[in-house]
Amino acid sequence: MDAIQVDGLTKEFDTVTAVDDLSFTVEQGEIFGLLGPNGAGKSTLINMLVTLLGPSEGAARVNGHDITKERGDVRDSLGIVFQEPAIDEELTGTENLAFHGRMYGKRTAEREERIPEVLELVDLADVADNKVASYSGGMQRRLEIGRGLMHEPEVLFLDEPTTGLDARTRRDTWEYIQRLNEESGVTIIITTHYMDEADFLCERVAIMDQGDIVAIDSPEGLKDSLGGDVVTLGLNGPANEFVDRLGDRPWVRERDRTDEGIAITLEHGTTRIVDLVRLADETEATISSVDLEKPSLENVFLALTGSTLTEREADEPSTESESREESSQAARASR
Ligand SMILES: Nc1ncnc2c1ncn2[C@@H]1O[C@H](COP(=O)(O)OP(=O)(O)OP(=O)(O)O)[C@@H](O)[C@H]1O
Repeated sequence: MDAIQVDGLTKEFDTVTAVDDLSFTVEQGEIFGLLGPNGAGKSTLINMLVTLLGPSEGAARVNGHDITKERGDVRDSLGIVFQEPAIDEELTGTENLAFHGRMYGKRTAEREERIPEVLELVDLADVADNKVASYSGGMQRRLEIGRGLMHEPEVLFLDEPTTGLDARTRRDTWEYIQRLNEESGVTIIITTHYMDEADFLCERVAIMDQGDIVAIDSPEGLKDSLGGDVVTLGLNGPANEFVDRLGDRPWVRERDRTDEGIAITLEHGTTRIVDLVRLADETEATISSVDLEKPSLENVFLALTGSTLTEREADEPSTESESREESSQAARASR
């Protein structure tokens, strides 16, 4: 049985189709990523799967339970870690987990058995009796994850798990999430707008844009689908002729104008740089910088949607913050 089965799931708000007829599955034990800019529809999709929002159309099952007809079973079988902190800094790690265990109706004996297991899982056994206020950002995030694991869910949803953490702690958190997945076998669904996070952590990634899944595959598969390296040229001054004539070159697969110049997808990038410089010379374009990279998920996003993820986020209207506030309220109400 798949951990998640989504079939034609749709959510319409007044004027926006936030999630548009999505169908996909997530296998048990997988780390699965939903990658997309703010406003792509990730939170709306997750909120439907965890039964905080009802779909407008379509159906989905989580651990075999229908999200509209068996909401209680769905909720019992999943854990959720939201972006907003849900732990109390004035309590110790143990006390926080005990509080959450009580909320989930666990009896004292069950709690006493489960808390040390969870603390071990999230690597906080040594500091179990210290106040959370004394924990580092990474430790607090691990305790949040532990909280989501208290009732032994089969699926764990992590919403933007490393937002606000420094680079080192983010990396440690990724490694920790992978270890948790290997050791406990829990299926993990992550939402993220960080390309590097999806690339490092996820076995499969669904790239979301404007309510749609535009591609779904392993990070390697997504990058391979571009079939080439990317040379990014900084261009000073007019370069229309350069860009036009690039289109005639058989080895150029894609050209995408960026704010500073152009990103060119091509085979064997290293050997083509000389050709590019020569063409710039002929067309009197001025190259100010040259960068060669193997495809990243950012390039995949650009090729699929015509803009970078950062540009998409800049375009997102301000209703986003309202929707986040609404989702947070729903989340708080459900705790
Ligand atoms: N309650 C709501 N009412 C009206 N529109 C909404 C509501 N919630 C979300 N939307 C809209 O639906 C679209 C998808 O929003 P959603 O929050 O699901 O995106 P997201 O990818 O999760 O972004 P983020 O990463 O910031 O949470 C956006 O255009 C948003 O403005």
